[in-house]
Amino acid sequence: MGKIQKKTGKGRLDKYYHMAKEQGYRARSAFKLVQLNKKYNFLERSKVLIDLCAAPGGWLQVASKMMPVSSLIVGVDLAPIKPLPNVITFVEDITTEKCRATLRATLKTWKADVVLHDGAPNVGAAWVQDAFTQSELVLQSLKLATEFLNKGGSFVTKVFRSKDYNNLMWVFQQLFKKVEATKPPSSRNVSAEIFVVCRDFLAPKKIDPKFLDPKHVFSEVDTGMVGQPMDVFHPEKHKRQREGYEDGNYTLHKTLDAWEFIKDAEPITVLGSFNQFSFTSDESRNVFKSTETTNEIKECCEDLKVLGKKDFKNLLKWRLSIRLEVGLDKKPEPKAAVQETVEVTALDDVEAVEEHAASAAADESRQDRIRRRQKNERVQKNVQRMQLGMIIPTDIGLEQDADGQSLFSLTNIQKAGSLKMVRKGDTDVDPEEFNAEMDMGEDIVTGEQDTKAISRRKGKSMVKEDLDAEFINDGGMVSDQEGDAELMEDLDEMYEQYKERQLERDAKMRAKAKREDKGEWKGFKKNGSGEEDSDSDDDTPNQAPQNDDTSDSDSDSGAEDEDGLPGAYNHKKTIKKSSKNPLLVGLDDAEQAELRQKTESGLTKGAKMFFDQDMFKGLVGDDEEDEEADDESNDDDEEEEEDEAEEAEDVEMDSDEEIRQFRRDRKTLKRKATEAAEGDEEEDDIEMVPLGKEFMDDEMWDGESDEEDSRKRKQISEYSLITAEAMTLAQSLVNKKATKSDLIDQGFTKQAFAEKDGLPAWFLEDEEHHNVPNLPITKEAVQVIRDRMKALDARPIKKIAEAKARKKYKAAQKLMKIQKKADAINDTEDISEKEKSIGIAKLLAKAAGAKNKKPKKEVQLVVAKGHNRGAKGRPKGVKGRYKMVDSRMKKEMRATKRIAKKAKGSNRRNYLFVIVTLISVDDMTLLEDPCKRTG
Ligand SMILES: C[S@@+](CC[C@H](N)C(=O)[O-])C[C@H]1O[C@@H](n2cnc3c(N)ncnc32)[C@H](O)[C@@H]1O
Repeated sequence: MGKIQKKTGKGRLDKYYHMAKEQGYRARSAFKLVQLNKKYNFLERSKVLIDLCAAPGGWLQVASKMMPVSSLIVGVDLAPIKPLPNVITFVEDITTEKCRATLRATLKTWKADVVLHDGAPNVGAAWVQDAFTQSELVLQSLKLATEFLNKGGSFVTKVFRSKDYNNLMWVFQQLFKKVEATKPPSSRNVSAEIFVVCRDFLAPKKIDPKFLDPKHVFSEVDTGMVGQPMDVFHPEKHKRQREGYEDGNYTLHKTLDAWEFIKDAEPITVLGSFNQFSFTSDESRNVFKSTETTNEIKECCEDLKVLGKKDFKNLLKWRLSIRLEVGLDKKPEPKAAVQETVEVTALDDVEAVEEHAASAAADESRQDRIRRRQKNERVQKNVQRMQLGMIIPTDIGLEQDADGQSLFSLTNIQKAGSLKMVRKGDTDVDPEEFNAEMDMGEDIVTGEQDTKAISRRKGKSMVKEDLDAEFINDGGMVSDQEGDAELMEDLDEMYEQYKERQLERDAKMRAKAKREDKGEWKGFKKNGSGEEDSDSDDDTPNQAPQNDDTSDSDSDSGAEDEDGLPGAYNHKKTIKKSSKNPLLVGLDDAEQAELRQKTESGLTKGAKMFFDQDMFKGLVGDDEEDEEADDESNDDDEEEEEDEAEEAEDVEMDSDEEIRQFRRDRKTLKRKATEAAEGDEEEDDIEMVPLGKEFMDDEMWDGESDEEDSRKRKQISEYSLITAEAMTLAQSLVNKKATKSDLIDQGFTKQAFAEKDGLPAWFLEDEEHHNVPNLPITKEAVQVIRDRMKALDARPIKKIAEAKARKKYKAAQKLMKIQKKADAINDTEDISEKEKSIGIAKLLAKAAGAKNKKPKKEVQLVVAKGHNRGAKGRPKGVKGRYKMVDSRMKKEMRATKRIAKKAKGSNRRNYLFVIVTLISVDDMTLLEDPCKRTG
């Protein structure tokens, strides 16, 4: 144990291991003593301490830290202990008389206040010492303690929960007033060790030797060859000796003559109890020569403790064949059919058979588990991919199922003769036929369903198919997992989320959703009642209308057809295809007629519905758009949007009332603007004459390109109007001082009709800058722009805001650091509460000190120029600390900084610089001294 062991096992490198490293303890076990002392306080009051089994010295370190200065601390161990300040150590076996003598010589007349014992017999290192079991070692240490302890002293020892435990406790109680068993938190739960703290040594004048005689103390204990035989059929399950060192288990390397094993009626017990089979007896030597005793068997016999299940089976087989060979067993009647079972039954060992059967069953169930886990992992993976938007539920079905068979096997379709159609991209497949072929009839939705419902159902069905594919057992469509339903629900939910995301992204989908929500378009009605066809799931197939012109189709998503137009408006294209397809139902005459009805705007009802979609809302420029802008519902929407925008803008507004007032004003303004526009239209009684070709000249009219126009619009929406001219224009419109036609008129300026052909580029450029119409501006408009700029100026600039945030962040980081340090101090086990509080107070003081640092006194820089040039003493009008500076100084400072920066650069450069300097110095010397040159 004295050796440094490699800590490899799981959890070995625990908190205490790291703490020990941090605090410089040689072993994590140091914390056990720290914690024991915390509970019983035996170290602080002690002057002499003996640590039995002290290597590597963790406990000694703790003792020397906790005990008063100049205490006598002695450590003994089989392994040498690296020297420690103020600690005497020696290498000795604590069970020997020599150890006793050395201790006596070291302590002289002194007696110990505390005797510690944390010993554990070495396994594998020194067989002689290992003859002592843990309990015996404890008794030995107690023996030493009784000899060296002061009256009233303490004895702290480690014991293991074993049969001897009670006996040991009884002995302790005879010798000490207080005996308590405890398990410090740092002692691993998996370890069976307990620490017994015996206080107030009674120091009897004479102790009955029986008290300290292992034979006597542990007399009730069966000291025979203990040790549970190993489970040979599950050698890997052999319980590790976490409890420490079970009595007798670690010391005995047991060898048995192979013949004994062959003879024994309980071969499995023998296999688990011995380390080696030897071939020393005459019988076993014969066995050794037998052909059955292969080299492999011989090797197995060398070390039984390292064998696996297979090896044990081989050994049992070998034993059987030898028994048959030598006539210990009779050959069993050959059972024709079952070869495998012969082996097991012939073992003649019920336990073996059971074990074998159990292991086979376990194997099978393990395989089963693995298969199930793999399937679950696949589902999990798909779910994750779906969450990441890498796939959509409908994609999942395209993946292969567990058995490597695609759910949508093209072979299946080909067999059914539909592959050709699919290849052609022809969707004109008879759904019923198709359903029958694919055996997925229930998942296909027929009729003109609510598109949302269609896609949801489709998604669901696909997900279900996919799940089934994952959990399927060779063709069965029923999942055997309990969590299927739950998983299915999750997937449904995810699909809904996916759809919502799609809606957010896709304007077309949004338009569709809006249509559905408004109830304006819910698919074509069969009976004109406005209700969707709820019979779509009916068994009776939907009848396709005879009239091609009146039939329509809806793609399965229902959102749009191949051209990207909603199915309703592109029906002509698909009429022919859909006419054959009973899945797709067209319009009847009444519906067609209804759609063709003209609305007030002059568009047919169908067209209006189409242009009512959100995606057309952004389009501007025609009068219809203006009219639509008057539409009340739209107005409401816009108002809402505006309100939101205002809310964002209104951060500076103080009270609700102000906000409300502001909104009212805005609405009034808006209304006025609308009225003004309407008024314009009323006034615009001008008959619009189509323009001649010459007026259609782009160059003539394109004040601004579309791009430029949209850029300006964006700018205005983002930053509002930023020029006084624009503001004047806007104000005059709002205040009804100008009309739309005025503005148009104003556009006809001399610049607008200026001939540009043949003019040089420089001239045109110049003109563009200077020959521009002088637009009028008003005082009010300028004031508004000015105020806006002022407000903008008053806002903190980004850099300052960032710097402030950085400062805040740094302060928070610092605080966290201090908190961590304080926590670490708090967690430290081996310092008193007082020390902890002092430590934490120091930390806080340090932090506060940094915060309360006095700011440096400002030094005023006075430039030595003008009347200050060459002035002696304090320059006039300067108060407080000052420093005279001049341009020379500035230059020199810069030069110094530059040099320092250069010096910081690469060493190589410095090195070269030095060499160059040296060379030049040498040259100079040579120049100065011509004699040297000749030399
Ligand atoms: C768990 S370690 C002790 C660790 C020690 N308390 C520390 O904190 O560093 C157990 C020690 O018992 C020692 N040991 C076992 N049998 C012994 C014996 N008969 N005499 C002396 N030391 C023994 C081993 O050499 C080993 O170093």
